[in-house]
Amino acid sequence: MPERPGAPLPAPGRAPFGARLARAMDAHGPLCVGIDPHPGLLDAWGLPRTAEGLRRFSLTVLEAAAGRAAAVKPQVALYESYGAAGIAVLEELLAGARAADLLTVADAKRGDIGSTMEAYAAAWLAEGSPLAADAVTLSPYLGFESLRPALDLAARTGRGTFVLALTSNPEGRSVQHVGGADSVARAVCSAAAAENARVLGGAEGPAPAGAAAAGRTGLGPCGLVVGATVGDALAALGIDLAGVRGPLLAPGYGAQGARAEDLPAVFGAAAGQVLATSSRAILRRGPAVPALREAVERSAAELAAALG
Ligand SMILES: O=C(O)c1cc(=O)[nH]c(=O)n1[C@@H]1O[C@H](COP(=O)(O)O)[C@@H](O)[C@H]1O
Repeated sequence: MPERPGAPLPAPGRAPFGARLARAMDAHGPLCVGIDPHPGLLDAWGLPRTAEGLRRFSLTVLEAAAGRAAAVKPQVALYESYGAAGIAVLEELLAGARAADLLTVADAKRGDIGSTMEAYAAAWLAEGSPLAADAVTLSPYLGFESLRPALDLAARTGRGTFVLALTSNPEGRSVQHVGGADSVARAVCSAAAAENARVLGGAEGPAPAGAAAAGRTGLGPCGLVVGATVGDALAALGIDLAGVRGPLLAPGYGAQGARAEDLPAVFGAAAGQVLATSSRAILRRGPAVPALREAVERSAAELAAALG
């Protein structure tokens, strides 16, 4: 059978990211536990601000999240700040999550000109890279197509990407919402929709308005980051996230103020695609594993109740 032009080859031996994420969300609820070892949290846990403190923090969160959350999301900058020793801890964490059957999202927010992007893609998504995660966060502000090496490698290896679209921080509006009906955010969402259509097959571009919710079935590898704090921005900017047919990583739930019960109104027909991520609100419950587990379970349960 002839291949669709430009269609990536299926990954040998690994189911597509969309299917793996849907299975994990169905099993554990739509919660991603953010692993953000802020120096202040290390202090609060009675751990030294060293690579060994970072390691004990990371492995404790992993122990609490395993079997109770769909994914974990280490914040890469908080490992990089310890240099090579911090990166070694991140590698150990990623390997431990793989062994515990927890999906990993490397929160690296990478984005660069295409030739350099190839190296970022190889670091975070290539088979055999010590830093390979199941998905990586990407910044599209050098142009969505500059992300092509990562988009292609993710699709080819059964991995995923989460591209910043509407971020959870208040400053994001000053770039992302500019242009009204032709906003930057809407262009990013349309490009992700086209990418998933290309990989999955089917019509290019977003589904027509009023299309049935994509839910968790048949999601493509190109996800988006859409903050749980964006209020009515999706409607105001005319963005149809269900038509993107990709997973939606939603930070802002927890420490930034968004509540589980707010999410259905923010995401509407795309609620089934949402993977909410929470870091500090859970991590502040440590260092005792039972208390962390209880926080993870409570968050996962309230998100499952709100989002289905
Ligand atoms: O890409 C992200 O993960 C991200 C995007 C965004 O729009 N807002 C946002 O807060 N994040 C990350 O999500 C985490 C949120 O942490 P908490 O506010 O402690 O739950 C941090 O690691 C942020 O870097």
